[in-house]
Amino acid sequence: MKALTDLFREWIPQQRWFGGKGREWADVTEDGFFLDRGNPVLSVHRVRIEYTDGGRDTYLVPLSWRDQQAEDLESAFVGAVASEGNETYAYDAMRDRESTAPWLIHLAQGSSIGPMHFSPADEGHIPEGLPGDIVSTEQSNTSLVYGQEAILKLFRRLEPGLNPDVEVHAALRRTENEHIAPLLGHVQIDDAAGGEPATVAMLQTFVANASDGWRLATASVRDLYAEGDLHADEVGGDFAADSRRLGAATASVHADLARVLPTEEATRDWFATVARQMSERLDAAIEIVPQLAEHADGLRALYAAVADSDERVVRQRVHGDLHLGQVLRTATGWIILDFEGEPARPLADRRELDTPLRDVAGMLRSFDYAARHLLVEQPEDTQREYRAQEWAARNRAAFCAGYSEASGLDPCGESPLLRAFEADKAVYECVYEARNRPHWLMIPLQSLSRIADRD
Ligand SMILES: Nc1ncnc2c1ncn2[C@@H]1O[C@H](COP(=O)(O)OP(=O)(O)O)[C@@H](O)[C@H]1O
Ligand SMILES: O=P(O)(O)O[C@H]1O[C@H](CO)[C@@H](O[C@H]2O[C@H](CO)[C@@H](O)[C@H](O)[C@H]2O)[C@H](O)[C@H]1O
Repeated sequence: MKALTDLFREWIPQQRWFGGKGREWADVTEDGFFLDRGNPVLSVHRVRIEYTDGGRDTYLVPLSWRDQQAEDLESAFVGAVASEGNETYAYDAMRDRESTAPWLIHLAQGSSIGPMHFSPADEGHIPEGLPGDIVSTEQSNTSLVYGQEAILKLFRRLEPGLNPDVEVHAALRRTENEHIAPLLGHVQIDDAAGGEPATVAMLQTFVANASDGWRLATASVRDLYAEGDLHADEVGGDFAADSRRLGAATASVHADLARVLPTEEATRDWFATVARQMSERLDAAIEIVPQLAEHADGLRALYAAVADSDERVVRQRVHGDLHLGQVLRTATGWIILDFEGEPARPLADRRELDTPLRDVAGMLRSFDYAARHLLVEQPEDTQREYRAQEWAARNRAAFCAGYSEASGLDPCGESPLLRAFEADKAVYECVYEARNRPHWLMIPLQSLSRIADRD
């Protein structure tokens, strides 16, 4: 019979949320505690992995336990373990509906169980008693939707400190901002990563009957491609009015973030540091995506212009990874989700003050992506390439116009900082695509030809 750590060695590397794929494990230890002793029993494990490359990670794994194998949970089966002379069967508790209620019950009660502390928000209804259904688009985290009322996001990899998603949502809760999904509570665990507490989960109001921006924007692009004779402003699926409202929603969230969280005028040193960081990120990215080398000179010149810039910029908390997949459109307007920042960056970096231009650049990149993703199948189609540029230009301009109307600031002028942020995001995307969707790598690479090699 296997020990629990042996099961984790086999099971964890196959999970979508495991970020250490391809790295060899030198050692693994775990400690667990019971979150619920009902039937099934629910336990939570901090799994500490040491890699042969010297790195280490701690992951959170909730398990549900049954005396007999459950046929309907086959895909959630983790393995069998000996317990007091019998076999017990461990399942991925996030996929075992009967084990999902305790999270909300403990949040509603504000419980502390072992090292885990549940904190309800001051306002809002926690629908305790309902079971949760796993969200199928699971990526680096695992989310459960409770009856279309609330969504619990479990942060799998534990990092010391308060997760920015919780921090930012808690701060925005103090405003009347209508473009976020209200925070209902969060969960922390002691001694998780490097001895410090870490955020384990966040509960938010579920935005029902909404469509995500990526799906809506790409439907609009498909309409344009299907109608050879009509231009972007003439087709039924024109997206520009939505882009404009999205710009206004982004400006409104930025304004409220600046109101309730610290701000600071950017110093000359900050410009120099940002330029250096972008150059370092480029150097590291070239190691992974050698095709980036041909744009290196153009990009370094752009980053040098940032280092010398005398723009006046106020730094504040921002979203950090804004793209069309992070926004939902309801019957009444846009909701912005997921203030975690770029998942690949350390948590401390993601909490630093930045400029709203970082988010504007992220969304401008996303319009480019939406316009160009169909070209991946037909890279030589020059007519479509032209239409893609037209769609991207129209929606980028509409987003910027909506942002300026709402804020009185034009975020999309001739700022080298904005262009550099777009380039930096495209460099990040090259690495992301090389690792996750290599056939999409051409999208950010082609954009870089335009951004880096322009004048
Ligand atoms: N408050 C919410 N209401 C409705 N859907 C949501 C909400 N929060 C997240 N989602 C959906 O859940 C999925 C994952 O959410 P996200 O926070 O982006 O997680 P990840 O960090 O894993 O990408 C997305 O498809 C998103 O549309
Ligand atoms: O949503 P996540 O926080 O997981 O963000 C990561 O994955 C995104 C892909 O889903 C990635 O975004 C890139 O692809 C999008 C289309 O799928 C596009 O709209 C974005 O502009 C592009 O950056 C994101 O960068 C990554 O952090």
